Amino acid sequence: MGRIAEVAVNIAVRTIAATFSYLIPPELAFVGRGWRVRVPFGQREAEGFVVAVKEQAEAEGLKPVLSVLDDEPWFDENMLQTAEWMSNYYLCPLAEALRLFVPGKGELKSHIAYRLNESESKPSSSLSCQISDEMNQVLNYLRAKSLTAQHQLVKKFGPNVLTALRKLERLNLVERAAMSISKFRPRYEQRLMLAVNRREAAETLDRLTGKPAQQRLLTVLMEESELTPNRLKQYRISADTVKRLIAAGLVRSERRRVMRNSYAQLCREPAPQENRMALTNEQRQAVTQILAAIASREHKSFLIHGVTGSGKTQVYIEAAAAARQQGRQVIVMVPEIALTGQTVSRFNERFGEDVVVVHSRLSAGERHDAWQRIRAGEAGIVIGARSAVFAPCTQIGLIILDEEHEFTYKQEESPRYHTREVALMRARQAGASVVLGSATPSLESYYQALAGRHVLLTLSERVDGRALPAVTVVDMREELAAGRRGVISQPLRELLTQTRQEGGQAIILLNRRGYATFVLCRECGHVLRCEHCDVSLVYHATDKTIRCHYCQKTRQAPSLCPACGSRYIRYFGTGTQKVEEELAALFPEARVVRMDQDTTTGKMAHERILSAFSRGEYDILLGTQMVAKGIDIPNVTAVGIIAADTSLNLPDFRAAEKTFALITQAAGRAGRGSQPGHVVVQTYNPEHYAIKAGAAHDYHAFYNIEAAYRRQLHYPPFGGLIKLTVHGTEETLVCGHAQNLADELNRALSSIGKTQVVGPFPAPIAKIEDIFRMNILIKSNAMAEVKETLVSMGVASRRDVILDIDPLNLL
Ligand SMILES: Nc1ncnc2c1ncn2[C@@H]1O[C@H](COP(=O)(O)OP(=O)(O)OP(=O)(O)O)[C@@H](O)[C@H]1O
Ligand SMILES: [Zn+2]
Ligand SMILES: [Zn+2]
Repeated sequence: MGRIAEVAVNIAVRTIAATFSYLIPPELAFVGRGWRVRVPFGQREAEGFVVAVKEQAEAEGLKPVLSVLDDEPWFDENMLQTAEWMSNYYLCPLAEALRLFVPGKGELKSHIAYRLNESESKPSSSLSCQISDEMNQVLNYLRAKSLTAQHQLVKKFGPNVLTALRKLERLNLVERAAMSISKFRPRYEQRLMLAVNRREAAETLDRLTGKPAQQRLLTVLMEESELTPNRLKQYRISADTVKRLIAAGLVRSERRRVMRNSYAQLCREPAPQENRMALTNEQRQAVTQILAAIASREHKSFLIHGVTGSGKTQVYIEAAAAARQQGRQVIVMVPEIALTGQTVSRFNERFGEDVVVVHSRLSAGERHDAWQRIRAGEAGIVIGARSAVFAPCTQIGLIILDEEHEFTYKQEESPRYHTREVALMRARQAGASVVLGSATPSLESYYQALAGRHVLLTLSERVDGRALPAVTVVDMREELAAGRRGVISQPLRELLTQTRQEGGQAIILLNRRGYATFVLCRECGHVLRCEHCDVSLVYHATDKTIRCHYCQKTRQAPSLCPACGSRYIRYFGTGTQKVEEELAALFPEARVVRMDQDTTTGKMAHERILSAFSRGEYDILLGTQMVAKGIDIPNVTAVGIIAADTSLNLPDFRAAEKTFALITQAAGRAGRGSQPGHVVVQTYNPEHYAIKAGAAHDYHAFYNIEAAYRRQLHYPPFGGLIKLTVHGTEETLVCGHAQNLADELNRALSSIGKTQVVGPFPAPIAKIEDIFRMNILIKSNAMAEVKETLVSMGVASRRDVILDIDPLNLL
């Protein structure tokens, strides 16, 4: 009889449900479901997550669990069940899903290490003649050091040591062992405090006359109870003084674990009650319903459809406050931390230190501390992008998804989950509420709301009765017919002139997707393309380089055409640079700031640009998609959208939805203050329903047309979708495999519900970094059965097939 732990080992595996059995030794008898453990794995040691414990008669030959990584289980039932659901739903390995709930990629870094083989006695004389000098040195070193990592031996003896080690291993003189090191190093700080009680300290003070520094230290400690060493200077106390008092038994020093909180400086005291704004009627109605759900402690989900500037954030804040009052934790999801500084600071203003922000730029240590604070319940409100949905909260009461339509909520590498679905599942299991919010809800969420699966809450008006901006649609074909070839149309030019006269600010959005940024030879028509990826190269005027935006390879722009040698090679700068030049020519005195991939590479670059713009240091903010999002600047009265329709041409059934959301969101940045807003939309497709509905702020018109198309073609939300990408380095092999797979799928799935296999066809970007890609789509109304079949066919664990369940992009 033995107690056996079923462990999901935190290493890269493709097999979905794979767990491994380990014996639980008596000293770890307390280990159960949810513990993080260290286990032997092959030649190494690895981190593992215990998902089950059972009694088993047959325990012969099982390796033991080595140790535990925490002093209590890391995962609670809610986290475990959410991960199990993800593994089933997205067909990803369980360990891969569980890993999302732990800070960093994992706690342990495993090394190969060596030690003396103690069971062998002294080398016999026959052996010793086989031992070289170098081998002897290694043996002596290991005798002194015991277990030593291989890389340390290499550092000490040079790379030849590997041969010596191999020989020693063959002679049974050393043995190979795994050595694992916890990657995380906690930070400690020293604290000084009294070692005696205050009365005794006070009595001692008199005896220390003539030793003013010692008196000072005692006095400070009597007043403040604790002192960090870096404050000693302030009181002119030397390290010697401290030593003396410690030796005298009057002061002691303690090492204390310090938590890193990089946003601490941003956190302010919560705003006083009287400064809070009165809610509008619609806001109050929304809040009332959400509060009732939170109070009931039963899972319920809400979709707030609130026009731009209707004050959704205030609703989130009131809901969060209610959950906190119950002592429950709140997760607030934002599409991108860098672009949502304003949301973060509003939560900080209200909740102060209770807020912890998680984002990808946290250092490993900061992230670790953040997650420890959350786990320990020291932080009640977690704000972050995708990964925040996995915050190890043990008391979840509410999950909020702001801008729920954003595509960034879908993880584009394995596991390819959608944050919204994970949030809904996690909340359901925790009896928590979910609030989704957007001015342009995703088709999926709105459909679910109409079907009664989310409660629909509508904020139909902007706060303070402000009007939505007036939108002018400009047909660029007419501009051309009128002989105007510039990027900036006549109406946009007039709007900018007027805005400048009135002292307002403007935002100009260039919809860059598909925009001409390539390099073309005017002599032979040759276009420079990346040799490794099937895309054209992009010219960057700032440093005169050409760059592949997929593999990031960069080189100097050639001055001669590589195809025909002509000098007439023409560079189209990245779209925004071109617009910038035109703005400079039209409005030489305007202060323009550009925000795009080129200008936002540095840390905090977004925040810097946005806050400078909101302080009025610039007149015009020009940029790509990122200027359309969530910005709330009262002085912005004009918005120009250039090339509004380029995203309509993407080979993707969601192109119209993307375009509609982009126009509505960008237009929504105008007129949020006391002055009304004006918007110019430039397009070659003024009749397209996405453009017309976007210009009219008419979500329902858009939804109705779009939903009808999707229903007809069985696209989501009216049917399930799976994308399979077959990839490899040999084009012909990839094609062959893809065709075979499609044939197999057709045979296996034909009898399941209404299921259709489409393809294979080359992915719209058929090659990335020399890897060829072919796509197959499965449309079905019986997804659960389709997935079961994919698992039993072994497709889910194939290394050359990427499975994307509910894909958001078909590229
Ligand atoms: N009840 C209220 N009274 C006065 N002002 C309010 C009220 N609620 C919100 N506001 C203000 O209205 C502005 C817009 O609010 P918020 O940014 O939350 O809108 P939103 O609905 O998230 O818009 P978007 O979807 O465009 O980002 C903010 O400046 C906010 O401070
Ligand atoms: Zn040429
Ligand atoms: Zn490339």
